[in-house]
Amino acid sequence: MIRFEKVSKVFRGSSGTVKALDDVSLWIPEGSIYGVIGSSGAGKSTLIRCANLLERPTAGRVVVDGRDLVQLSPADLRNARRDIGMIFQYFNLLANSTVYENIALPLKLAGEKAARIEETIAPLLELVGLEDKRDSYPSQLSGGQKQRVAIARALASQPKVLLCDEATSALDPKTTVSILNLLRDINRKLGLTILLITHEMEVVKSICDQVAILSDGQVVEHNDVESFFLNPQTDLAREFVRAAVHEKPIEDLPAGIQKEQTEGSHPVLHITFLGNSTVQPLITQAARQFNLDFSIIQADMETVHGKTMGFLTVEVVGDELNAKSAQAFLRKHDLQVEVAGYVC
Ligand SMILES: Nc1ncnc2c1ncn2[C@@H]1O[C@H](COP(=O)(O)OP(=O)(O)OP(=O)(O)O)[C@@H](O)[C@H]1O
Repeated sequence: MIRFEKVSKVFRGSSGTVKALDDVSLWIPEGSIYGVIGSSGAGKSTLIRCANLLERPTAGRVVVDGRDLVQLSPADLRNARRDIGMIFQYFNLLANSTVYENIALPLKLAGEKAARIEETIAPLLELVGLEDKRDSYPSQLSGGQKQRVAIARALASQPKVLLCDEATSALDPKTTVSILNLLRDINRKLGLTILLITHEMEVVKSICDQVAILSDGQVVEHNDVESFFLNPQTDLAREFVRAAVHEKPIEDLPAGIQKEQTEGSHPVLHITFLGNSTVQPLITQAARQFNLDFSIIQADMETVHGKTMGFLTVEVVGDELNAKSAQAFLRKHDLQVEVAGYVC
């Protein structure tokens, strides 16, 4: 539905040039929720603003629903943008307009008649759960309610794509969950494709189907969310996953764990697995079969993309060769096993 093809964006200013996006290629499938994550300055805002040409790429193509936005005339671009809704971190509502008037704005601008506007907005107010707030002003609403108004406004022109620019970053955790549930609901009910940028892995974990990491304007990794959590490929992805599952990096674990193997040291393993029913028997079996002791250093269970995933860090005490065989045994049973370090 959205395709970034070799997109670059260079900002030129008095203090020099910044390459905010560097040859970014991504494909966001129709009907999916796609998250782009990255640290501050990675290029996330620039990327999402390129998806509706609020920012024009310096090079590359941005194809939305089959049309390369970069090539469109101003009139065709205005038309194409009706298919692309957008919501923002700070909601961007008109303070002097009611909830109804805010949602009606894109329809009014498109010249729709009052009766048609009413017909469109009534179900939208219901969808976002704000039927009783239609005559309230933004100042009378909570942050979550304001974001609901912004979502309804974005949906008023029945877009095919919704862009979410840090849409939950200004909200408390409980309100964040309710807005994420609403986005998931809309995605399912309307088949809307959602591209979101966020620095919160919580958002990726709970609603995204796929995820990409940006760093210094480049895509360093992209994958479906389960694989991303189970088997991150890059150090940066590992860092994001560890933070999301509250797994301490090896350097922050109790003293004595080191990166290098030394004479007589035992391996410390990070074990990641899907589901929770099989892991206990597998570890017990590995311990018995290879005559090892597994002692748990840290453990966490998380729901990722609706599935339970486990994250364990264990010390394996026993014969070195047996410890290697146990790792192979666990891998054979679909557990992700990585040697995190060694302890004496
Ligand atoms: N209009 C601009 N003019 C000059 N440089 C810009 C402009 N917009 C962004 N940049 C620079 O481009 C780089 C990427 O910025 P961008 O806002 O896309 O990152 P981000 O990942 O969204 O960061 P954050 O999470 O802090 O919002 C940064 O170095 C930023 O300073």
